[in-house]
Amino acid sequence: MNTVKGNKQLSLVSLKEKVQEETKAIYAVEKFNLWYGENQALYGIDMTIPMNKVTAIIGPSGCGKSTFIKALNRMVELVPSVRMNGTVTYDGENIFSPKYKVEELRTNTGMVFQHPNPFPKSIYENVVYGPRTHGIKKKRILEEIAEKSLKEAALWDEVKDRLDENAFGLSGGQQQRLCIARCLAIEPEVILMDEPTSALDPVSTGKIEELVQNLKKRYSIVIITHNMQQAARISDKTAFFLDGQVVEHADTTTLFSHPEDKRTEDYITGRFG
Ligand SMILES: Nc1ncnc2c1ncn2[C@@H]1O[C@H](COP(=O)(O)OP(=O)(O)OP(=O)(O)O)[C@@H](O)[C@H]1O
Repeated sequence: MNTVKGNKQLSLVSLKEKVQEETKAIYAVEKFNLWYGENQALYGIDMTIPMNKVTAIIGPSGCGKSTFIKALNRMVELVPSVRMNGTVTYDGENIFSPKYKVEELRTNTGMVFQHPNPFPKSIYENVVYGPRTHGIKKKRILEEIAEKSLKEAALWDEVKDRLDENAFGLSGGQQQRLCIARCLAIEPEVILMDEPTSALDPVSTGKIEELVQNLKKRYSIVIITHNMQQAARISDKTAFFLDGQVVEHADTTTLFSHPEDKRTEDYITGRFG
């Protein structure tokens, strides 16, 4: 084969692979319905979550945002009255199939909540908690994990000299980054964030937003936010939920500049919610 032609074909193949990789979905949700007892909270959700991108979930209070992301790691099943149907595939496997290993899913999906929730332990012990429970005992390895995770969570420089101090001595913003470090220490593929900055001041919020931008190089991120500017600033895709349904799911720039649905437009321009 002519080398130039061969190289060209090769580069076309690798370009195609790159595009496929870039658009690969980590989750595919199809016809997903969920009830709490008699009350239906999610209706026919069809949505894919792209890999290594930030997906923002927006919508008024009670529209099902938290329920949706808690379905993605099956945490929602902890509520005894929950019933569901439809499918949610993670990396091509149906997470609700009886033989699916929920422990594996939980290891692959870290979660960060609205209010920072460190354990009443030292900064170091918070970060190594997950790896320890996964059986890692060697001090050197645990120390390496702690340093790496705290660096990735952009907290290392602020805490490296006080790792043995109680985590409650950190500011709210630092505690939230510690919770992110704790989640990174288990090496997840996905990070689910439920309004992670709503309890934080603007400076801490800015730090978390910057962190999210950096983390998406290695992780797929789903973030619930009530802050439209935040969704517009940090996400690649945005889904607008209303009354348990996905009204619109599109590239963030498109959704905010040219919403297709009148309800999306009304919500993002502050007419309700
Ligand atoms: N544990 C539960 N038991 C019964 N109903 C619930 C439970 N959790 C949520 N719901 C109901 O499901 C619906 C969706 O709630 P969800 O918390 O998912 O909404 P949300 O969009 O995240 O709201 P917010 O923005 O206020 O956090 C609501 O009607 C809520 O009352």
